[in-house]
Amino acid sequence: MADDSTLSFSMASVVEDVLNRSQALDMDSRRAQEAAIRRYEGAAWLRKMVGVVGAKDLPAEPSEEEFRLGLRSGLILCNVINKVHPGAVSKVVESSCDSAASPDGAALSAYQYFENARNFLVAVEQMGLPTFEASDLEQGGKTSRIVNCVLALKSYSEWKQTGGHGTWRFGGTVKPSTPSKSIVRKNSDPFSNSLSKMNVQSPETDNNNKMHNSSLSTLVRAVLMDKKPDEVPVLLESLLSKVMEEFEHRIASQVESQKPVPKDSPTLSANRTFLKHTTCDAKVEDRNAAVVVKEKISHKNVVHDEEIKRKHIKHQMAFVAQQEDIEALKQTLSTTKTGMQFMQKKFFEEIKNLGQHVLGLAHAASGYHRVLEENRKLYNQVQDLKGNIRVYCRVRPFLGRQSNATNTVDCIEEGTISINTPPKYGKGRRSFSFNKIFGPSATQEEVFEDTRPLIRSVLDGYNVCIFAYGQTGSGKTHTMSGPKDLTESNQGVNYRALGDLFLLAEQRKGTFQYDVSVQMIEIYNEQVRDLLATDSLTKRYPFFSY
Ligand SMILES: Nc1ncnc2c1ncn2[C@@H]1O[C@H](COP(=O)(O)OP(=O)(O)OP(=O)(O)O)[C@@H](O)[C@H]1O
Repeated sequence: MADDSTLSFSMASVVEDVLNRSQALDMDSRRAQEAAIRRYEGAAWLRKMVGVVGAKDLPAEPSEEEFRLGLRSGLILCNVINKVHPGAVSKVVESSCDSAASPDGAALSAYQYFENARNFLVAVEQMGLPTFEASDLEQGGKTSRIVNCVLALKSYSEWKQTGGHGTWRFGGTVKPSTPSKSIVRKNSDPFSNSLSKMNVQSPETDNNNKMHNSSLSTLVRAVLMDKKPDEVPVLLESLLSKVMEEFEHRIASQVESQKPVPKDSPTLSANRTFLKHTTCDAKVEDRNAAVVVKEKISHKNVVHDEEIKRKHIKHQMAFVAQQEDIEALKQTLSTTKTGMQFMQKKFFEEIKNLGQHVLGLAHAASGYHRVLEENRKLYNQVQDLKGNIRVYCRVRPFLGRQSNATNTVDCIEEGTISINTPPKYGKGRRSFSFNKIFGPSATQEEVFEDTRPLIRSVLDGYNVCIFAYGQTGSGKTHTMSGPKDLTESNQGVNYRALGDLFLLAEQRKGTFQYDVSVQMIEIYNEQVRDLLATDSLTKRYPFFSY
């Protein structure tokens, strides 16, 4: 971007804006002021013409309302025109009472007002002076036409007093003739110099600037028109300060709108453009004011640059802090990674060790099973060596009522029992051999000890059969089941065998699973009976034969 386009305004445009604003602001008050001056001038002339007493209702500096009410009766107007042009109003209706009682002239009737006003207006019209409507005296807001008429009459009077040479002509709006209202300036006046400077065409100034300067001159003249010479410096000072404020405001807002500013473009360009424009406009403006503006702007630029530097440093610090945080996070991540890798390694090692341990255990288990199998085989071989069929003999003791009976057992040795034969079968002694002989004093526990190994063989898969044989009352039921009053100590082989069976099955449940079933039958008188059957039909086995 060119430097010239960076600042979209010039000093001339700022001055023009301020002047326009100032002129617009002053316009209404100036109009009001001008109207008041004209009114005062008219009132002063009327008072002079009719005398203070005659114009007692008309103040020296009347407001619009006071001016209208003072002239409302038409008396002052008629008397004045008669003085200027004697006989202009032949009949003037005077007030019959003291008008002081009614300051606004209300004592006069509407007809009387109309008579005086009409006569005055007719006379004025005949003299070729500007007139007004009779209603202007009745309504507010139309005072300017009355004032105009009075000032025209005054002008006519002055023309007449000066000799009345030629034809008197009224030139429209009468400018106040007060000397202070006309401004005559010398070429040495600083403001005139300033204006002439503004009109000098710089070779660098483009067409717009020409137009600006031209309109500036017009504006300045318009603003300073009707100003007293002693008011000009104050006004200029006020305008210059406004120009400076406006200029600073525009520079600041433009700089603000160009944020963020890269190092060497907008701000520096703006400064350069500003300097260019300032140089250009400085030819128009007062040099001292330009220097002050320059200093202020450069001060602002310095402050702005410092602000940017501070922000830059702040951002850099934040950036460095974030980089440090990232580094710390990276470090933590790396440490965590290393930790994870170490844990993973450890985990795999432990898994490996555990696998080896399990392998060892499996190996030991297989060894154990091998040993167990070996043990089982050896155990059962021992059982075989003991004999697949073993026959034990148990001698029942005498029961209570048999205590005096003769004992036929002569002696009992390890596997032999000697029986004394009764005399009728020939006196003598007979011996019988068994695997083992239990005497009358043998307990249930001792009897079962020899049977216990066979129970283990059952769980190893061998078939075992244990049965008791003997005559009635010899003690088969007692040995196999136990007495009627059954206790733990007098339990027979069946209970003890089943106890061992379930105990061993429980011990081996991790290795083997056993199914246990029971069948109980009775064979008596060649009759087989199922002792666990619940119905009578299946209780017997009618076709059973052996
Ligand atoms: N070793 C023993 N010690 C003490 N009493 C016994 C012994 N053996 C048997 N008896 C008693 O002898 C009686 C008869 O025994 P048991 O009923 O066992 O004979 P059994 O052979 O079963 O008879 P059966 O064939 O008629 O059924 C019972 O009262 C029993 O308690």
